[in-house]
Amino acid sequence: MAALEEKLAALSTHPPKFAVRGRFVHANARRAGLIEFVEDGLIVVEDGAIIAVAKDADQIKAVLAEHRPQDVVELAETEFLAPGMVDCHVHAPQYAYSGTATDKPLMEWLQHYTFPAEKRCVDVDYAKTLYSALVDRLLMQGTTCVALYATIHVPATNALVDICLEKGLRAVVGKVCMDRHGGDGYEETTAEALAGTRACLDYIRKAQPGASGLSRLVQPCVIPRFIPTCTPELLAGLGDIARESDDVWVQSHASEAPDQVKFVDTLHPGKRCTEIFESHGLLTDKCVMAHCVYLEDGELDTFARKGAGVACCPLSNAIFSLSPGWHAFPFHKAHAKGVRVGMGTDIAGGYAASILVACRHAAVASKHDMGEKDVDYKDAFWAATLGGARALGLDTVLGNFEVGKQFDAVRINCEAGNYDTFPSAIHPCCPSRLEHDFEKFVNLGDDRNIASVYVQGKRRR
Ligand SMILES: Nc1nc2[nH]cnc2c(=O)[nH]1
Ligand SMILES: [Zn+2]
Repeated sequence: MAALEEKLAALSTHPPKFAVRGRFVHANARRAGLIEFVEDGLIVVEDGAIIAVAKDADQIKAVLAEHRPQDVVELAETEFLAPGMVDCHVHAPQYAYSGTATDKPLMEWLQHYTFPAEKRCVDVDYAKTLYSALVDRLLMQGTTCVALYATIHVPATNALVDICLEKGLRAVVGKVCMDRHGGDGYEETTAEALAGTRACLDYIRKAQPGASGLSRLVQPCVIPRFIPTCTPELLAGLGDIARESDDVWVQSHASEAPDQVKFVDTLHPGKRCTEIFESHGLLTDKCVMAHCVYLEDGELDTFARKGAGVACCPLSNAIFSLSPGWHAFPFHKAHAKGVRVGMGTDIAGGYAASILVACRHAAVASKHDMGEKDVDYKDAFWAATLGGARALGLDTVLGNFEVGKQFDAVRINCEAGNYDTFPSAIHPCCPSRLEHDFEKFVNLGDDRNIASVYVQGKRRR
């Protein structure tokens, strides 16, 4: 721990009040998909929060005179700043096999690969090694906030919390609950699931003394894995826990794949995921449901009415859902109905740890779905930042560069990546060099382009 603190102290060379000057790009809150491009901007940060934003030379002069930051970081002409990215759906234990196991439909995949892999986290040392690598990888990719599933094991879930806190990754974390259809002995009793959930919630609260509510870096969460692995008693018990306190998030999966939708119908004839979650008090404004590809229109309306979020995971959907009747997540329809939509990698159903890859897959999937209007790189990046913050109910804290929000940001170097830039070759679609650089980064960028990563105003990479 001491060594880690020294390492982070060495990274965080800024005084408590500093500013970053240069180009920046972020989501505009006025409407989904609207991106603001600032050619010469200044963001002043004090104790981790944004206290002033200037968007042209005159404003910069005035803001510098008023706020007098102790340090001003000047970005190079080939760099820009963007908000940290939000990954709304990751299974931490599945990182071990991400990039493999892409050959089975969902329900078989869970039994064959997932449950045996998750079972290994009974060994907390194994889990620590794995989770530590995952958290490093996510930060390296520019992900600054993530909704994480652990496993059914309390000690390994608590270890994941510790690792997020130590490394400074903002997260919503919970113990996975499943009291039936686990397979390979990977399940628990209803009583164990409920007691274990309460133990993890308490652990998360106590691990952050002095922080409460939205000021916590790690938020506590209840996780009924999905309808097929949860008895009605477990769903009701988790709904009671979510209702007891307003600091509890909910994560689960809904209407993901044809085989899963069919299985839900055999367990709850005539009922759909949304109705089942809602009737057990689990569809709240602090809830994010992964996938939701096969939701009917009325279910999307219910999501909007309840303020529930969706984690759109297009890579995983392509792997599990491709079958007759396939369609992409109805991205624009969901937005038009007022549903909060963020992006998710769904490691390891989706094999890439980068939310930029999820953005690209959302765009491609929409082009393959004749019934869906195209999702472009701006729509996807909006969802990967402010959209994700909204889906997680954290948009008063993060998602774009507004005064009062936390400084969660990535510094992008346009010339360090796996592609070339040509200063004289502005693409005909892009009115400015900054838009050109931004589009290239979203479509071609990777961790090589991410020069530094800030969470709560501190450098984490
Ligand atoms: N993609 C995916 N879907 C699920 N549904 C229930 N569990 C899972 C999981 O681990 N991954
Ligand atoms: Zn999942």
